[in-house]
Amino acid sequence: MCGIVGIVSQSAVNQPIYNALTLLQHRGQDAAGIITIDDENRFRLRKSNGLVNDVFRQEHMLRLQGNAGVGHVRYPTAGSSSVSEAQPFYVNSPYGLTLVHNGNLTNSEELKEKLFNLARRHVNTNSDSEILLNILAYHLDKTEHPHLSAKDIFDAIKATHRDIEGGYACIAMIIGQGMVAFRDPHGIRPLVLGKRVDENGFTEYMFASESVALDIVGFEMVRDVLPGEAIYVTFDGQLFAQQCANNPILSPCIFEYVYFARPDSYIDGVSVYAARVHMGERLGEKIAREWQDLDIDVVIPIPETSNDIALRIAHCLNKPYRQGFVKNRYVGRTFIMPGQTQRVSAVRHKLNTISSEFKDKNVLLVDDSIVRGTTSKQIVDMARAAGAKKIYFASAAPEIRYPNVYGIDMPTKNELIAHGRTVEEIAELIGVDKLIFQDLEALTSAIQQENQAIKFFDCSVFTGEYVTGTVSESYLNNIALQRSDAAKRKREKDATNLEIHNER
Ligand SMILES: O=P(O)(O)OC[C@H]1O[C@H](OP(=O)(O)OP(=O)(O)O)[C@H](O)[C@@H]1O
Ligand SMILES: NC(=O)CC[C@H](N)C(=O)O
Ligand SMILES: [Mg+2]
Repeated sequence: MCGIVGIVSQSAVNQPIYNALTLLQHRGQDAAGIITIDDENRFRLRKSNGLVNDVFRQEHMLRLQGNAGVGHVRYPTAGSSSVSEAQPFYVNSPYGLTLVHNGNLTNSEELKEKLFNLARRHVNTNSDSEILLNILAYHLDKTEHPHLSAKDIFDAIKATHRDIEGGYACIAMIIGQGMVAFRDPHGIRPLVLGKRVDENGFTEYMFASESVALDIVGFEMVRDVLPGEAIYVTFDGQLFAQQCANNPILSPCIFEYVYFARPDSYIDGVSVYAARVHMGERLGEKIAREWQDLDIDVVIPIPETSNDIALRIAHCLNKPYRQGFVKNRYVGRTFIMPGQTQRVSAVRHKLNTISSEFKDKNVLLVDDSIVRGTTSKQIVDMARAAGAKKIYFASAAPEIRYPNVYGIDMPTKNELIAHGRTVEEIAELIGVDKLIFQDLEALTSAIQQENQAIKFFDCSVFTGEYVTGTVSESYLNNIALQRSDAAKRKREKDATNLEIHNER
């Protein structure tokens, strides 16, 4: 998952974009980038591997001049972690165009060919986002007048929707024209619009993956960008919005609510925090129903995403809630780290037990999800070492058995601990006495409780059904080969920085 942000203002945007990216850091820890347009209509770009804090030093911030800009934090789902594939990307023609993308395209190979055959456009990296940018450029190039109208922009986005498949929330910036944000026809990835009025009465606009970024930078939430919709803001502050897809159907990624988003964000009218509390309520009810005879002494969350869920479960079961694990605040999220070796060692560095909370107790450990089982296996060992008698485990998401192709790096079913296994087999593998998963219907209704208007979700990781309807078995086999942990290890070794000039 990546985080994206864009601001059109009358004053410098470097610091607000930087601040917003730090708020979106939980969506991508591999690389970060900002591009602005200075007062001579030149792009100013800084991107590199690392956390926001590490990528932008004072000299970079000083160079990122201008009143409009976009930013990105990356969690790769295509290509490698190489800095050459960090975002934003830009192309010189037409106009000077730059783009940031959250999501993943599922027809990149065909698009790459199309770009060459129809437009002699060369894509230099293995990033699907660079392809997306070139498709948009190709369609914008068809307009004949030097100044783009809102209609020209929307026509180009319509044509882009027709070409590309997959999940995408994007913000593009066109030199001399404006900024346009758009979301795929299913609204798989989130994107919100915010505004604020400056001291001269000028309305400034901001787009971001999550509303939390607006809050902190001082913009007020206006609304979500709708699935299939494009919102165009000119650099003199006029806003235009239009539906650009033929059959938009809101079907957001359910995993945003389970794990990805921050609890203080609102996505498609849903408070992520409230949705997680409802998940806890439903799972608590299931535990009370199905595990009547269990002797649970204490409920313990596996920090940090499951904290709100576990608290609610404890309340439902009328059992004490205890923070039995202490999180090292200097270690990031482990699930979105690029390799398994790194993920395994990070869990141990990240969490440590308070042994008095485990000693001689029957503990119910709660997590939002079990994906590869990296976290749960180690946590269970730690709980046993701290003296727990019996260990029960509850997951607020159902069994994750299928790959994700829309922006979460879960490309191979064989790396998923629940793939092809029963609950009992998973329990044995992670070493718990008993294991329980949320039912899918309970999970969807927990989210819908906050917004009944959402009728569908992308639940492909649980069901193997992909909302775009375009994901073939051969595509899945192909990404399994290209993006398995073993393949990635090899590629990362060979990953070359194609932008030597940008090394420092
Ligand atoms: O089964 P796994 O492959 O280990 O994946 C699932 C775990 O990874 C995530 O935690 P993460 O450490 O990324 O972030 P958090 O601190 O927000 O919970 C998630 O919350 C689970 O704890
Ligand atoms: N997680 C994402 O949104 C990834 C965006 C894009 N596919 C990349 O790999 O850079
Ligand atoms: Mg976690």
